[in-house]
Amino acid sequence: MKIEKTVVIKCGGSIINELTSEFFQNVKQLKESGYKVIIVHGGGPDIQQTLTKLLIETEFINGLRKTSKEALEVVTMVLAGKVNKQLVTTLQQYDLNAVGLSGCDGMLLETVAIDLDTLGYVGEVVNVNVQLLELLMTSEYIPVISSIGADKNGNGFNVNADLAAGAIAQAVHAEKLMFVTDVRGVLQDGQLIPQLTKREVQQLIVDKTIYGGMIPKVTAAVNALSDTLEEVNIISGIDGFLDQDGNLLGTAIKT
Ligand SMILES: Nc1ncnc2c1ncn2[C@@H]1O[C@H](COP(=O)(O)OP(=O)(O)O)[C@@H](O)[C@H]1O
Ligand SMILES: CC(=O)N[C@@H](CCC(=O)OP(=O)(O)O)C(=O)O
Repeated sequence: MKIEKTVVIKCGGSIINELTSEFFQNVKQLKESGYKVIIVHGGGPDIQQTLTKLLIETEFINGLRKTSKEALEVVTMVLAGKVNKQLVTTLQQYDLNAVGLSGCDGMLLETVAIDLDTLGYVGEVVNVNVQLLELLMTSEYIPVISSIGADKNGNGFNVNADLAAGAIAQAVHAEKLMFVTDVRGVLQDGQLIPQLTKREVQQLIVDKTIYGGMIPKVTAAVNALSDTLEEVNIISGIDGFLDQDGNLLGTAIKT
């Protein structure tokens, strides 16, 4: 039976160089059970390493990297080059057909500046070229998307990968959206919280249980919830993300 539903998997930079074979086997399992798969990736630590080598300083404002023209060149080089190609070749090693794309290709992620004065070339996605993704997925390819975008005036933008994944999941009416990261899910005092509502997420941000890089993840999760996307999952890239019955591990965020 062909399910033909779409799952968006966001791989965080925190874990992208350490994804285990369990992770790739689980992706294969989803594909074989009839899901169309889209992978979106970040690469924060890799970007930071290259910026540091090149002596380019950046700062984070509300979890977003303020991005000068010079920094944008590095972000583009690292995300659309190194990280994207590494992930594509690894997927192919596991017999998963993958095509690497950046948000600039085919105007996949049309983006506008959030606030040029405060954040520089940091963008938010205003349109997703769903047709291009469908074209690849109907031919059984997994699109692997790096989180940079473009506007129609020839400007490129740095897009937070969690927010890019959320926008893509909304645009394709995904049935599943998973944030793969370096922790088992949302933790409180070291314990995994298996389920969270929108309201509980807000409370955990206020009391600072959720902080830093987890904030854009849960924000993108809450914003992406819809009639077709009833839960969003935050999971680890280390142990695989499906249990023996094919259920998702980690934290499930629901309305
Ligand atoms: N309540 C929380 N539970 C788990 N991790 C949290 C929480 N609050 C903040 N974090 C931090 O969020 C990090 C994941 O975000 P980030 O480093 O941006 O990952 P990625 O590169 O995968 O997007 C964790 O490693 C942890 O340090
Ligand atoms: C605007 C902004 O902050 N962009 C991010 C893009 C990469 C990213 O989001 O990577 P992770 O998934 O590893 O966090 C950055 O420059 O680090």
